[in-house]
Amino acid sequence: MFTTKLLTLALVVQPGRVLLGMKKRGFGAGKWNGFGGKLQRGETIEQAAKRELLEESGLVVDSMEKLGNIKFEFVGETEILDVHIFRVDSFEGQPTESDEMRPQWFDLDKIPFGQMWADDILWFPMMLQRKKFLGYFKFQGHDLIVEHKLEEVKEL
Ligand SMILES: Cc1cc(-c2ccco2)c2oc(N)nc2c1
Repeated sequence: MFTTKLLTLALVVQPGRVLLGMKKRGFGAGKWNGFGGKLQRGETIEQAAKRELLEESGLVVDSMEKLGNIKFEFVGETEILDVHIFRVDSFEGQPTESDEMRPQWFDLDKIPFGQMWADDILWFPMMLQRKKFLGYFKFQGHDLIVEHKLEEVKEL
């Protein structure tokens, strides 16, 4: 019997660079990632994505597009993480460190995939090309992918 937890992930992209945050505590601590987290009661996924980006980076979304959905499973665990991935191309504000995240811009040829979740190197190119994608990744621990599927789709 699997349960599902909805999560958001927002990647802020400007010409030639992407904003990532170093997760300072909790799940995924020590990895660079986009900004996101859990939905609050009564929130849509889009509302949660915008709230989490604001809370974690200080940025207010002007335009955002849903590009991906990846389901993550961990060997030996019964909770599926259902992560909805957004690309943010216009925003207000300056990236600001929060309790959760230390933001930093990375040139697209210097994305630190070695310090990110192992799935990212596979779907980042699709996100950067604005391709829509669906994925499934099974992890053993937090660093080893034991099974995965990833496909471009026309509609999410
Ligand atoms: C298992 C897993 C979880 C997340 C996550 C947590 C909160 C939002 O996303 C990931 O994010 C990335 N890039 N790979 C990820 C793998």
